Formats: sequence, structure tokens, C-alpha cells
Amino acid sequence: MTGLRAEFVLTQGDFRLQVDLRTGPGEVIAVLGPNGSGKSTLLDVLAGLRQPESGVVAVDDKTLTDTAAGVRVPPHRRGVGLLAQEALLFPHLTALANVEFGPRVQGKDHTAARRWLDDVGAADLADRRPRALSGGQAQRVALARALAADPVLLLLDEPFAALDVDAAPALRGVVRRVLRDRAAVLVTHDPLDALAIADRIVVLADGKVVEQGPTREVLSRPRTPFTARVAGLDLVAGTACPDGLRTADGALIAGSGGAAISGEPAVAVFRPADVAVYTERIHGSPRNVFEATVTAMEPHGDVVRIRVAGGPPWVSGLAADLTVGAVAELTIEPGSRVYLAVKATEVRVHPAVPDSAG
Ligand SMILES: Nc1ncnc2c1ncn2[C@@H]1O[C@H](COP(=O)(O)OP(=O)(O)OP(=O)(O)O)[C@@H](O)[C@H]1O
Repeated sequence: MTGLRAEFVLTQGDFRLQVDLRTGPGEVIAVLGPNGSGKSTLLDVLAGLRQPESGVVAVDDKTLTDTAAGVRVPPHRRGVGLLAQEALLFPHLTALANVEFGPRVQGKDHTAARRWLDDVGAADLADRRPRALSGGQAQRVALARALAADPVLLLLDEPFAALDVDAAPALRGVVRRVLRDRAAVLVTHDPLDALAIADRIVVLADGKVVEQGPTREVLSRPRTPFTARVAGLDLVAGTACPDGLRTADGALIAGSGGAAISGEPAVAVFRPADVAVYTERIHGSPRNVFEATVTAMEPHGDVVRIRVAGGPPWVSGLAADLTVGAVAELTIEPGSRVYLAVKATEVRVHPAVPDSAG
């Protein structure tokens, strides 16, 4: 057992997808990236729906694509399962018959279908037809159907995106449980999905892998603006210097730790919760202070997240989390002039991805 290996190049129009990813046996990998970065195209290649110009796709000891050796296993022979945004169940079959369908047509044992339904918490739905299922229930049945085919690799394409906020967490829990020790690739926009389910994260930008590593590590030390945004962190790009980071316009962001090398491209990363907000300039403080204008205020859990714009371009998009009480006391609203302050000890300076897309 070697896990998933996907190393290929595919060009469509003026878009070029270049991927090199490997996972350990039974690992779940989450793929994140901005719109148009190549996530769906990657799934299509893994599923065998598109053929790369060059490269290899293999799961464990099974080669699915090898352009040099002329190997292209067709989609229905790959043993690759798919759970899409919509459940896409056969409308005229019961939930149980939907789950039995795959093994039946393959001439395999279909008597385990009830157990799969039970595994995803849908045993009591066995006799229902899809139109009598909620979105979350239909996704459970679709998951049972995908698992019943015993795939070597399961692809999940935004499986929670079409569910309401109550159904998504329950299904997320089910997916985490059934994917234990099963190779899977999860495309998602939600870092919570990645944290809850994935062992590793790959971030695509413009057809290239810009970040890759263990989930918590990637999300806590983002190297690109996109990853920082999905991880809910503030990020300023520049060049590492002995005291922290120097922006392109010469501002110093004092920071500590984070292993960036002086003179190399770097990013300063901090948490919105560590940013204090003032309406008057503060003097004599050892903290980093950025002058900014409030552009948006939105509830974020039990705090209010404010977004700001600069001044300098690197200030734009920074966020600070305030309690409702603090917002009321400061009397700020969109358009207000504020000063953001963050202590150097709260700022980590990490090596950046050169030419990172955001
Ligand atoms: N059949 C096609 N022919 C030519 N270009 C295509 C084709 N399909 C997709 N593209 C282009 O390839 C790029 C990657 O598309 P892809 O759908 O893989 O991105 P994505 O990351 O899944 O985006 P989203 O998050 O919006 O779903 C885009 O620039 C898209 O316009």
C-alpha cells in the first residue's frame, strides 16, 4: 500500500494544470484553491474523465494512468468513487436499491448494502425513494452507494456545499468516520471540512500546487494570501528582515519566530483576535500600528469581524475581531478611521511561496 500518487501535466486552452501530489496509504487529502485554480480538473483526471498530456496516476499498487506506458484505465474500471454536491440518486429506486445498484451490476455481493446504510446513519431510510429524502439524507445514501462499490479512491467534490447549516455538520461527522483508513480526495472551500476530515491539504492556485502538507501545519502557517484567508488569518507579504518583515513600500512589521530567512520572500501572519482597534493614534507603544478605514463589519461566531482598507495596499483586507461591547464602545462603523495594533510577539514571519497567487 503506497497511497495516492498523481504527477501530471494537462493543458486545456491557455490553462495548464501541473500537479505533483502524494499521500500515504488511507490518507484523506483536502484540495483548496480559488475559483478556476484547477480543482475540478484534478478530480476529472483522477476519475479518468480527462487524460493528461504526460504523467502518472496510481493508487496503492494500481496504475490508473501512465501516459509513457500507454495506460489509461477507463472511468468505470478504476475503482474510483465519487460523491458530488448533489446526491444524484436514481429517482425510481429506493435508498436501499440505490446502494445495491453498483455491486449488483458488477456481479458482486450486494447484501452488504444495509450495513453501508447503517454505517452512514441511514438504515431507517432504506425503503424511501429519493424524493422523500432531505438533502442531508440523500447525501448519506449517496455516500453509502459510493462506499458499497468498495472504491480504492473516493473523490468528494464539495459534498457539503448544497446542504443547509444544520445538515452539514452531521454529514461531516459521518464522512470523517467512514473515511478513516480510506484514500480520499476532498475538494472544498471550507477550511472546517479540511480540519475535520483531511490528514493533508493541497492548495492549488492557477493550476499549480502552492502549498502542501499536514492540515494543521498548512492552515496555521499559511504561505499564500488565499490560504491565510481560508484559515481566517491576517497576512502581509514582503521580505524577511532581522526584526520581522519589510513590505514593498518599506514599512516594518515587527515579528518573531517562524523560520523565514532574512532577505528572502516572506509573509507576516497574525490572528484577527490579536489585533486591537483604536480610534485615536496610540503613541509610545512597542506594537505594530496600521492606520486604516473600516470597510465591513460582520458577525463571526460571538465576535464582530471588521475588515479594513489602507493606505498602503497591504493593509487592505486585514481583519480584526472585536467583541460586540468593544464595537459599541468605540462607536465604529464602515467608513470610520481606525488604528490597528498588534504586538510583535503575536506576529509570525514565515517563508513565502514565490509569486504566490491569491
Ligand atoms: N473543457 C475546458 N476547456 C478549456 N478550459 C477549461 C475547460 N474546463 C475548465 N477550463 C478552465 O480550466 C481552469 C480550471 O478549471 P476548474 O474547473 O478545474 O477550476 P476549479 O478550481 O474547479 O474552479 P471552481 O472552484 O470555480 O469550481 C479554468 O480556467 C477553466 O476556465
